[in-house]
Amino acid sequence: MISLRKIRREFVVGDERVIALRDVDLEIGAGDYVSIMGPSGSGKSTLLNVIGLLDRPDSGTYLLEGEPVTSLGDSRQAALRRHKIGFVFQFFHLVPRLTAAENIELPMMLGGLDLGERRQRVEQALQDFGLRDRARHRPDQLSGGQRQRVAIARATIMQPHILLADEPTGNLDRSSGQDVVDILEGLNSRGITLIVVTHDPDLGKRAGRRITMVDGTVDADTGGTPPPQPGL
Ligand SMILES: Nc1ncnc2c1ncn2[C@@H]1O[C@H](COP(=O)(O)OP(=O)(O)OP(=O)(O)O)[C@@H](O)[C@H]1O
Repeated sequence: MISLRKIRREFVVGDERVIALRDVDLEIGAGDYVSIMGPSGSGKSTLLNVIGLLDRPDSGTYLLEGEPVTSLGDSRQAALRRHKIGFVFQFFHLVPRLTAAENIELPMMLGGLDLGERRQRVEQALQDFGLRDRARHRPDQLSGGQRQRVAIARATIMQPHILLADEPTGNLDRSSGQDVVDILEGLNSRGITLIVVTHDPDLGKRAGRRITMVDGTVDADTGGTPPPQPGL
């Protein structure tokens, strides 16, 4: 479902050039649970951003559910992202002036869903994520764990096939972090493809497939289904 071929991403700051991704090849299957670990600066977030269509590679090919996406225009990429991909961040990225319910509703407004459908899905999500008594709270009136649950509800309200999480527990205490991991793994067990970038080895090793990035390349890749060998 996710197929990356020779994905390269460079950043130039002043006269310094950083190669964040060095011709990365990667296949991730539907429903997989993948963790991405590795030292700071090894390219983990850049890889997640490319997969999530938040960033464009400088070269290489990305097929998302068979469709080549790198050459698509911004508005087509945004539409694909809205429908197929959910993104959860370390610092939640909620809209501060909107309530929990309004944050969850936002992608459906952008996606043009009608009011009845939006209300029904928001109610269900508040129920599913244990937020019914926090619907009218703004993010600054919520705990970190509650904020991340709102963020996960928002990321999944359009029923995407893929959920990308960049350090989802990085800003949470142990118990709230565990709640968030349970929610993410519950979503994966119901079919969503889950890709988690983390510095936490305990979280990283929970994934069926564990990828380690070093210096812009995939250094280790264990636990996944091996790709088919040509000629076999
Ligand atoms: N927008 C940017 N402009 C310039 N350089 C960038 C940019 N984004 C990332 N980089 C550089 O690309 C490299 C990879 O960054 P990336 O954020 O992907 O690493 P990471 O493995 O996620 O690191 P961390 O674990 O610290 O979050 C780093 O050297 C970083 O400084």
